[in-house]
Amino acid sequence: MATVHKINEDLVKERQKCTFNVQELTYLLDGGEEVTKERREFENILRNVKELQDEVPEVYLSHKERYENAVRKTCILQNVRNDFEKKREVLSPRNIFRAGYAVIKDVSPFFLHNGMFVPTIIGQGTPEQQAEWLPKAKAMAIIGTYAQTELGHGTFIRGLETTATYDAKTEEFILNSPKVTSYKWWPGGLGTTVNHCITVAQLYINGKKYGIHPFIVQIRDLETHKPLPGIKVGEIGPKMGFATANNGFLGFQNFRIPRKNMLMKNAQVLKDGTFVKGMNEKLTYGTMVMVRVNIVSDSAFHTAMAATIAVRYAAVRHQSQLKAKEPEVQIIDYLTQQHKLFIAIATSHAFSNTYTWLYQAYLKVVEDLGKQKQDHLPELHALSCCLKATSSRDAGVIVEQCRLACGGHGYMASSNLPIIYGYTTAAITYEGEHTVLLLQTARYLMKAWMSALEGKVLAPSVAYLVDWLKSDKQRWQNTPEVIVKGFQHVAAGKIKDAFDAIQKHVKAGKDYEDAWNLASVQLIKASEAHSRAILCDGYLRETVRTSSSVSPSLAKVLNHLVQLYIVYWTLETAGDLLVYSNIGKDDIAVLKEKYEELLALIRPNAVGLVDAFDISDEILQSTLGSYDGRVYERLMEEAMKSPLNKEPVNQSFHKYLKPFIKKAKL
Ligand SMILES: CCCCC/C=C\C/C=C\C/C=C\C/C=C\C/C=C/C(=O)SCCNC(=O)CCNC(=O)[C@H](O)C(C)(C)COP(=O)(O)OP(=O)(O)OC[C@H]1O[C@@H](n2cnc3c(N)ncnc32)[C@H](O)[C@@H]1OP(=O)(O)O
Ligand SMILES: Cc1cc2nc3c(=O)[nH]c(=O)nc-3n(C[C@H](O)[C@H](O)[C@H](O)COP(=O)(O)OP(=O)(O)OC[C@H]3O[C@@H](n4cnc5c(N)ncnc54)[C@H](O)[C@@H]3O)c2cc1C
Repeated sequence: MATVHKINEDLVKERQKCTFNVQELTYLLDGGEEVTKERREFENILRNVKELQDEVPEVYLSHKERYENAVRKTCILQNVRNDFEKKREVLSPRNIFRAGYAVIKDVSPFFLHNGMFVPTIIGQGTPEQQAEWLPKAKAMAIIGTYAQTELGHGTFIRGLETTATYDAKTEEFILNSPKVTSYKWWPGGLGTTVNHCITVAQLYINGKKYGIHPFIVQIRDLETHKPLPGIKVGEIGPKMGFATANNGFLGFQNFRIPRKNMLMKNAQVLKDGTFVKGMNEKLTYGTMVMVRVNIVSDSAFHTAMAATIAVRYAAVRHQSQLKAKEPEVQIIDYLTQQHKLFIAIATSHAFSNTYTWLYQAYLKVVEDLGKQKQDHLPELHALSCCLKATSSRDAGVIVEQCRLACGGHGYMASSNLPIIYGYTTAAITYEGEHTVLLLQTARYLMKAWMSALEGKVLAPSVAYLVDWLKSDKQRWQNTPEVIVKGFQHVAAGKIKDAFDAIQKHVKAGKDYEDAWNLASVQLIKASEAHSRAILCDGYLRETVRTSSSVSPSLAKVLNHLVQLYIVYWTLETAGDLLVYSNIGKDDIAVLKEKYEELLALIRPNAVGLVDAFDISDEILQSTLGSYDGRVYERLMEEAMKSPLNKEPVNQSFHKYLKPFIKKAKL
């Protein structure tokens, strides 16, 4: 039986101070009591699977052992999940995603199967293609990934070099990787795990190029797992993080696949080689839109993990004296520490709230597309790009800030902050590089600005541009609603400036494309300001909406958090607000005080707030962040697991050190 340890006294006291019902907030964050119960039940089952307990911490395994262990455990996880789903409902994607952390610690080599392979079959396949591949993929009789990026191109996907040439005689596509730069590079699980992949390739029919399209390709034998003839596949090697994601490379040499393997929900190639254009060629990019939306939720979760670790640690850790002769204080009582940590909690809430409405917007567009309507697609694309970019970037900054807030111990692998950071920072690049996605949104914003000038009706997320043109700046008040308007004014002002800068360069004789490049620093700033306005506006609206359906004590805390988020960003971007809104220097002084008041109001609830994220110790995997707060004991226990502590004298002493010292003495 597992030993039950006493909970750290500081944490006990912190929990007693909490002014709201932690469970109520957990239900709210999960999306309902039922979802929480389902999640806890599943996590509890996993907790009791003996084979999932690591004898040696993963960090001490070799690259190969670590991968093999991850495959072993993912297979067990999948079996446990199948058994669970046979008896009960299908687990929600968010719950299975969270539980995965309890098992794999890092990124699963099967991640892209559920994250992108299955969704691409659903999003890009015809009903017949779905009928053929979905049952097998869902049952994991076939395992796949999403192979788009190549050595030479990740961002500019129209420039991909893998070719799929149609042969009408045999009704097949012939896949080729003509150059080293055309090799697929990065797809998760591709290295040595998957047997199928979605390959994005340039379509050629009778020598004519028809752009990039997705093809479903079997790359390994289902029995032997050997690469099929014509396939060159392998793993790309160690990275900054993603240690067990098994990212791979892939090349084709005259590799034939049947015509039916081109996913043809959008464009089609008929038997005789006739190309039938789809409603919109950008629908081929649909999986990326979905994953970008999901990354907002991932960012919320990673921020919540880091906040949980750092806040609990800050409550347990005592260091230095505030006043002479008094005991050393809990570091959470330093205002600078609260400044580092409470924004982490609020940011996670901001992203969760944003994900809730963004996901609904995504579902609406998918539904519309089913009816051949695509009016809202450009707005969704613009929103998903800037919100993915901003949420992943903010999450990266916050996770690092939480690590720094844990001092030296935050640098220990056993704090788990390095792995969380490795994951979070990767998300800034994958699924559309940060700057590139901000520029996609900027493209939309420039068009929106033009429409606003022409007096047209704008989509809801940019409607503030019309208000700004009509009313100019309203009287400033230090209320969340007016501050959000202030953020919209900053965004509108920056959008106008970027637009004017482009026009100025064009008037000076530059091509539009060169003018765009010359204005691109201003364009990304406009896009960032738009993201912040959207995040603050959405977070405030959602908080107001939910506040009426929760207990008054919880509503109060939620209100403190949203205010903290808004005031934090006001102070961070005070310069912009002074330029573009009616805020005055005196208002900034008032808001500085307000910010300090909010830190004080949140302080007694800090531990309760992170407890409400309900991230189990198995998922957190952190010596610093466990529920019981046994920080020092756990650090020591983990250190004792180092293989270097298994023998009193390491062999290197006899082999190298002893002769070296002897020589040095002479
Ligand atoms: C809560 C649930 C949790 C569940 C958990 C489950 C899963 C976990 C979730 C996520 C984790 C998943 C994976 C984890 C780990 C790693 C996976 C990583 C995978 C990858 O990285 S896959 C590869 C991703 N690659 C990219 O993102 C490439 C980026 N590049 C592009 O997207 C494009 O090339 C470009 C930059 C947009 C440019 O394209 P281009 O064709 O040149 O277009 P433009 O000329 O710039 O624009 C033309 C026109 O088209 C519009 N446009 C562009 N893209 C889209 C789109 N996607 N949809 C709609 N419209 C689009 C653009 O706006 C232009 O419009 P105009 O009107 O202005 O002409
Ligand atoms: C951990 C991880 C997992 C991944 N998993 C997958 C996967 O499963 N499947 C898959 O297909 N891919 C995957 N990728 C690849 C990923 O999608 C690409 O790396 C990403 O889209 C960026 O493309 P790139 O590497 O070509 O960067 P580049 O485009 O070469 O970027 C380099 C620099 O150039 C700048 N730049 C490029 N174009 C422009 C422009 N138009 N304007 C201004 N600046 C520009 C960028 O801002 C950046 O600073 C993964 C990547 C990582 C890191």
